[in-house]
Amino acid sequence: MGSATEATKDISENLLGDKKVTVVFVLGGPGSGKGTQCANIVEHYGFTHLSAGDLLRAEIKSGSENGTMIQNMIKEGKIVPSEVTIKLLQTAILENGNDKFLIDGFPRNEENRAAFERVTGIVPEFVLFFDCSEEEMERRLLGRNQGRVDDNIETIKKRFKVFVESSLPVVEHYESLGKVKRIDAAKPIPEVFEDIKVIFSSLASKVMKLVIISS
Ligand SMILES: Nc1ncnc2c1ncn2[C@@H]1O[C@H](COP(=O)(O)OP(=O)(O)OP(=O)(O)O)[C@@H](O)[C@H]1O
Ligand SMILES: Nc1ccn([C@H]2C[C@H](O)[C@@H](COP(=O)(O)O)O2)c(=O)n1
Ligand SMILES: [Mg+2]
Repeated sequence: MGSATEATKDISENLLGDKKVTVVFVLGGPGSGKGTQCANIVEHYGFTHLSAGDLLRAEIKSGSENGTMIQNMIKEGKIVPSEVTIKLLQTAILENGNDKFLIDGFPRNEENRAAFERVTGIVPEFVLFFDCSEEEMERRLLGRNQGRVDDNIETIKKRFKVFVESSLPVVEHYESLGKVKRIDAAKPIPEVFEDIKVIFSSLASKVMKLVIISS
């Protein structure tokens, strides 16, 4: 891989073409339930779920030249350089026929946020933020049992630290823009989804009104 500047230039040359998309960023600590609830939102509201973590894990499996670097960073709970993750997100958006995306686990830090905005021009509709205590998230991660290399107590502690130091400031940034919809993610799964439904049903009726007005 070349320098960050070269890689960013490469992305910006492709951008998203003419594709117009609606994006919701889904943020929250490790184990707060983002992936679980994204599956529910996909089923009920027709969004496509793009998990940055899943895309990075697929990149490792594909045998890509960045695979070893990504694997090492995930094991250490560190955040992979933005140009790598943005390229994966950009390709996933362009290859998909849908125009509504839940981007889960991204932006994870200020570098992710600024680079994504710069190279794609996408401003999120809103940020769905999963609020949950570390104690509860730790319990969930240790019980997840999906064979993830980062679901061990040592890496979990590092991921919590990165979340507080690097990811929460991104949430605060969007909060200052009035774009954060905060969910109490400590509740049981069906109750969390009931709260999410209120938000997405209101988005769906807002879109319907716009369609009626413009037609
Ligand atoms: N509200 C909930 N109550 C109890 N368990 C939950 C809840 N939501 C999710 N879980 C469970 O917690 C674990 C972590 O959930 P999930 O994978 O959705 O979290 P995540 O936010 O995507 O985590 P990561 O950032 O590590 O990918 C899973 O085993 C899931 O079944
Ligand atoms: N924007 C991102 C998203 C994820 N990663 C890496 C680092 C995370 O600990 C790991 C797992 O992500 P998750 O599945 O928990 O969302 O993937 C990253 O570097 N940058
Ligand atoms: Mg997840």
